[in-house]
Amino acid sequence: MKADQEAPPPSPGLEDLAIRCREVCRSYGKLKVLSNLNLTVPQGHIYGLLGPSGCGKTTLLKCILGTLKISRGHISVLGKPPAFPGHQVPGRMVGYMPQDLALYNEFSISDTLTFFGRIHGLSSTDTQARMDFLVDFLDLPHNSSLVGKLSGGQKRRVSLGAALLQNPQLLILDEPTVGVDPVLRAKIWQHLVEIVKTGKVSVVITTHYIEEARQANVVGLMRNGRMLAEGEPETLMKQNSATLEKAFLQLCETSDQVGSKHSTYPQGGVLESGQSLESGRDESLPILGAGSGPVEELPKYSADWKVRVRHVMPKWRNIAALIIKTTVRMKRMPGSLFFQFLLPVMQISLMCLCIGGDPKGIQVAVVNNETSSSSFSQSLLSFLDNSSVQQVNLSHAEAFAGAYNGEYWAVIGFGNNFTSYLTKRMIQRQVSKEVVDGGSVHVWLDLTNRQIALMLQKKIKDAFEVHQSSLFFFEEPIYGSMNSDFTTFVTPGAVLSITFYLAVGLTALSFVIERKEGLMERCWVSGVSSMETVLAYLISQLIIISVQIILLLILMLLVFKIPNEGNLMLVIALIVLQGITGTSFGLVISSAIDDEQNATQAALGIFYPNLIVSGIIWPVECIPYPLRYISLALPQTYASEALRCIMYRGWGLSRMIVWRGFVVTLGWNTFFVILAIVILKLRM
Ligand SMILES: Nc1ncnc2c1ncn2[C@@H]1O[C@H](COP(=O)(O)OP(=O)(O)OP(=O)(O)O)[C@@H](O)[C@H]1O
Repeated sequence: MKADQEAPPPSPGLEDLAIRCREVCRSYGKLKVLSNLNLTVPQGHIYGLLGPSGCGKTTLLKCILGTLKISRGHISVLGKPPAFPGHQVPGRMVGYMPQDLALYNEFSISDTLTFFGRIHGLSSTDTQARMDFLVDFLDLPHNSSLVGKLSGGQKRRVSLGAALLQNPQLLILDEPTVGVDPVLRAKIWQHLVEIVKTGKVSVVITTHYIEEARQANVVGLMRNGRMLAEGEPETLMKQNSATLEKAFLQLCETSDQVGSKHSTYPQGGVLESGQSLESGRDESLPILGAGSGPVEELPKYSADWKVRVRHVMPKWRNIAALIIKTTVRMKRMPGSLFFQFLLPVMQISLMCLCIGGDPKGIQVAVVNNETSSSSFSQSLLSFLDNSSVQQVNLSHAEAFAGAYNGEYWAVIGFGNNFTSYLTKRMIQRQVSKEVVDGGSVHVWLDLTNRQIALMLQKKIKDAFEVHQSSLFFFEEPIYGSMNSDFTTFVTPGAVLSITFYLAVGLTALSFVIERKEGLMERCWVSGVSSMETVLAYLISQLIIISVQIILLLILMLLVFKIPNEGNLMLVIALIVLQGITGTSFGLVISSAIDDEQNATQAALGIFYPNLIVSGIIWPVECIPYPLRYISLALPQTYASEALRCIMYRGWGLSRMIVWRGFVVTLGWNTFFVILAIVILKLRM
């Protein structure tokens, strides 16, 4: 007997329905997963959603919960569309057990339930009472046991406990009985049957154990994104077979026959929407069951502006719950925390030790043809800095052979009349070319290493100037010190980039993992918004970054004696802001990218170009023009300059260079935070 020949049962009013889906469509790219799907869950019923793997059950549940947007159709859950302002779906009214475990492994059972209790606004007494009941009912180990150390079945039971915690009006359970022993499975079903008896709780449950769904009040059989049949299990079995499984198989066959007729339908005779293949049957209607009923007028939903504003505003309760969660997790992972605190300290130590210092023990060959020990050449050579330059006296041939073999970085040569010619050059105004040549120090450099060559040039000139009073007298510097080296230049920028990129990497990685493991989705379903997630993350990172910076500054200022002439609070504020900007950027990457490998690649891919172009290792003034404009727009260029001016010139916020560094950092931070929230919202 065909369903469309039967008079449809009277359609229940919207207030009597827990869920109503009409003509729901949803695709992933080109893959159409839900196609004109109708589903009706009356209040106080258990709805068993059955169907083969990949038919779209989880997708449908996510659409019902509002974590996935539908492309067409209409869904109402407990009287309003999901995610409607002021409606607690997602939120406290719905308990969701996802297919993946979606539990924090570092949490104990008690931490897990307390966390969800906080988000749902339960008092600690209520949470404790529910916890005691659930631990006993679900036969869980002691509530101090760590989730990560539980067996697969125990973890699923904890996950179910988290869904049941706040006594929600609607329970959505995606395969809760997988890996659960038959005794406990029966107990879970018995509990579900009991809680729906009150008429105030409704349950949607998916299961692969088709026969257990006989205990449901209504069963929906899905296939290929469509509802094949919907009705009481007995009705479905009576009309088809003795078991629900056989009934399902038979319905699949019927559907295949209809489908094959559809595929052989003449090309010219395309079916109008809602027209049957042979007998006028509407494809969106189930083969059996109530279906959508007569065309209903959709109610108009509107919310007061105050409710809308309240809906958008972040709730401190949720932010606090998320921060406590991060703190508990960090406490349980001391190794990772230690690494996070120590890594910047190690990086800056290595940088101060290895970058910017003068080369030491550089061997140079000296060919001195003057023999007298009182010659100018001897006294000049005695002024050469011995710690940097090691002199080896050789003959002309040996010196050049050694230099060509790479043993010496330079050859320094003095002619045999060097002293007398040099004296002539100093006394007489005009001298011959021979005198100039003989009275000069001849230096042949290996210029393959520019830093070493530049150092040698400087040391030789310095020795001459010490010996022969210089024409120039360099007064006390206006800013900085005579001893400042490359380390002094590079440190402020390096500190900013280390803080920034550490925050980017760690944020991107942990955020992506939380998303991938379904933890974030579970929090969303519990009523946590994207903005709350981002804000909580930024606040938690602020604590880590502050500790990192205190350690960094102690090391930099006290151990490596990097000078600081400016206000230490300004220095700290700018570095903290850069760390927070890095966190926000990490959030952007992880909101847009789904797996940790791609997120790490993105973070690494941006690291080097940014480091090079931001004027951190080499002055911006050396960057060619079109690139310099890009450099100035980057988050660390003005900030590094500002930090150098605070630390080395002692400037404050009254100087444009300093406040510009803060403004640019804040601007980037705001942009990244907004972008992360928008991407997270769009990708839900
Ligand atoms: N994020 C995604 N991107 C692209 N395709 C997806 C995504 N999630 C699911 N799909 C595809 O959508 C289809 C339906 O998946 P869904 O998880 O809803 O099925 P299901 O009925 O719940 O399966 P199972 O019983 O095995 O959990 C599958 O073909 C799946 O490959």
